[in-house]
Amino acid sequence: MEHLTDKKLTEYAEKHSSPESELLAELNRETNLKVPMPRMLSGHLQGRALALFSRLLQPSRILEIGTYTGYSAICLCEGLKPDGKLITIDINEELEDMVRGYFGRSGYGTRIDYLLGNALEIIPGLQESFDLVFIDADKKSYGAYYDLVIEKVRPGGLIIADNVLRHGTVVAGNTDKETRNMQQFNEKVQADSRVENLLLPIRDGLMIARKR
Ligand SMILES: C[S@@+](CC[C@H](N)C(=O)[O-])C[C@H]1O[C@@H](n2cnc3c(N)ncnc32)[C@H](O)[C@@H]1O
Repeated sequence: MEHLTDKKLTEYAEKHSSPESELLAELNRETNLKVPMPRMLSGHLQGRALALFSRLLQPSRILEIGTYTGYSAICLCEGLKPDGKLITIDINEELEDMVRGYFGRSGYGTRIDYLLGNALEIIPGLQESFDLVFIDADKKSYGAYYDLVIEKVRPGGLIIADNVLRHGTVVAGNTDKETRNMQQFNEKVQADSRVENLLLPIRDGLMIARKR
């Protein structure tokens, strides 16, 4: 199963949601044409959801773990306060030129800190408090990312984690390590009294945790 939502329903939902900007549509196309594993890109519907969360929250500081080609970063920037900043981290240096090009053209270039390296090593050194964190890198480290960021999120701030339904394997009886890891992540958030949370079954599943 590629995505949880039926293809026709997704198309209908996209048709009845605000369109992607021309730049995001171009980035989506270029990623699909030229970059390995394009299904990692958030895409139209999830991108609009991330942009809406960000606009509602009006964050000053956003942390994104897993830049890939920069699609979700640009969506999240839509809600940034005028003097706000987004830090995005990725371990893959091969996409740097493409990503920096799109960040520059998005108009948010000067407000994005694009850090290349292992997020597990970079995050402990970030001396910031965040209003919004988007976890979307290697799935095995979700629990570790959550532990690294939870104390850096201000009360009322959001942690959003992508792919928490793993194409439905979390309920299909799969016993592979990846599925077990994600189940443990979801159980960890569910048991954490520091947050109120919603598992939203959009695309591959977004876990949304609001710090109390
Ligand atoms: C699913 S993609 C991100 C998609 C992007 N957020 C979007 O929605 O368009 C995951 C990214 O995480 C990066 N990644 C994997 N392990 C990482 C690590 N330890 N530290 C930083 N980035 C990592 C990968 O290189 C990949 O680009």
